[in-house]
Amino acid sequence: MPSAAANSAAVNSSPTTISSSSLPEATTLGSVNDGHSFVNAFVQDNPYFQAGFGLMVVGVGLTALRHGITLGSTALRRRMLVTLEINNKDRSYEWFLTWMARQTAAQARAQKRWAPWARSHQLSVETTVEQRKNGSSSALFKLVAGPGTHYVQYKGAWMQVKRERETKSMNMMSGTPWETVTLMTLSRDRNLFSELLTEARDIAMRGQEGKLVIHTAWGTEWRPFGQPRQKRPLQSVVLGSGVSQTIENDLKAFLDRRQWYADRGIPYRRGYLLHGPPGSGKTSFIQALAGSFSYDICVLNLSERGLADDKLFHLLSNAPERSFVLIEDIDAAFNRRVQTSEDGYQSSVTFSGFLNALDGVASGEERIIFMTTNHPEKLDPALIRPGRVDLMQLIDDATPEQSQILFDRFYRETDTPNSLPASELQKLSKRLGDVVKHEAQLGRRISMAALQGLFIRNSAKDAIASCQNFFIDRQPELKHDKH
Ligand SMILES: Nc1ncnc2c1ncn2[C@@H]1O[C@H](COP(=O)(O)OP(=O)(O)OP(=O)(O)O)[C@@H](O)[C@H]1O
Repeated sequence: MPSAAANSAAVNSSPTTISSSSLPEATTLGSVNDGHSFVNAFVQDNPYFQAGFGLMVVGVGLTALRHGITLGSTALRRRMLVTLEINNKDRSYEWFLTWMARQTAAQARAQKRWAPWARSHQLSVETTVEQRKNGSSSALFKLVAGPGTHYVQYKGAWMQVKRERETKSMNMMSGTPWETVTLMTLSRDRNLFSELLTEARDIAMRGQEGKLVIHTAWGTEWRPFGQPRQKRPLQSVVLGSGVSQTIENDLKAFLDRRQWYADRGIPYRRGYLLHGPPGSGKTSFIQALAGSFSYDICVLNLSERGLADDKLFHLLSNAPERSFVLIEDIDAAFNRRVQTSEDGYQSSVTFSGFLNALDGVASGEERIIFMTTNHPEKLDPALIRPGRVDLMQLIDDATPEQSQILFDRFYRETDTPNSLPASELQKLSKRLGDVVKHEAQLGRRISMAALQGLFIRNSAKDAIASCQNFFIDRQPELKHDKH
């Protein structure tokens, strides 16, 4: 900002500019023979100028003070405070938000101990919706610290937590805005950051330990859906004789041969197609198998709106480590080579795009894909050729043996107060086996899901007495051999 002195200096230094022609009145008045005395008179005698000059001095002073304070506080902050920035591109972002959600809950419980200014009222809800095959859906909510400033106390140290959301740009793949969380605390507590992050990661991992994590597609990213689930024991899914073992052995052999594949330059992937009537245990088995191998499951819904060939390719090439990709009802997706959902929406995933995504880029990355269908006969041969589907396995309706094993699981192996004597239960179990065998000869079959429903609702006696009502006419499906 130019000072008054400078102004006057500019005027003084060029007295010749105040010529008699430009200031005829001044010359005529004869009061100013040179510019110097004119300016002096103007500055000293003009009250408006003096007031303006005073204001300018105050303004300059305040600006300098403000700069000084800013510089001082920045220097002080640099010396005394330490910040940590976590971006939502990083995995620890989710861990941190979950950790914060716990802190917020703990804070609500111990509100009396908290300084009122530290109470956080800025929560935001994160909802995940699971769309099931039968059209139903379920939603899960998680309350997390919303955008804004929050304060938390960790191991005795106060921290400021600022969650900021980018408004001008977003992750084009997932359609979510970029976000950052900035933690600030005193320099002397800087080590607490790594402790906090370790704790946040451990909490996230502990929640998943011994559990099955289901991921769903979110744009082109995979995100865990809901809470990790209790693993289902593999034996609880009762399949036909040797079926479970066949798939398990195949998977084990594949996992043991990574180097074998690498040495021969073969893409390290395996595709499984489980086919059979509804309710025979295809999905349950895949989930139990994933649990027993400590793998996650990535559920891919090809009818999802917004899913196009490029996104599908990206998703299949970037599934989380140690996970099965599960694509259910594959026949519904491409039975006419065009994918149409129930409400008539035509997906932009093309059949050739899907095949392309299945083949993926030839890389050493492990990829295990499970597909299920009730109608293998409708599938295009291109889809089930070796390399895309390496093992096709029929998972069928209940055989006499399967139905008896399931019966025993429900009634004989559980010691319920009103349970019948063992000999009685054994007779009922045998009767069930006979009924299943007899009905099969008449072309009538019962699904394992129907048997499970029957056993859940009834006593052993009632279940056997009424089971005949649940058989339906169904031709057995042809068995498919391993490719
Ligand atoms: N073989 C089985 N052993 C034990 N339970 C079974 C079996 N088959 C089905 N069930 C039970 O029936 C229900 C439905 O099973 P699941 O969804 O796995 O069948 P599915 O074959 O995948 O059916 P769909 O072809 O309709 O997808 C589950 O609750 C499961 O516990």
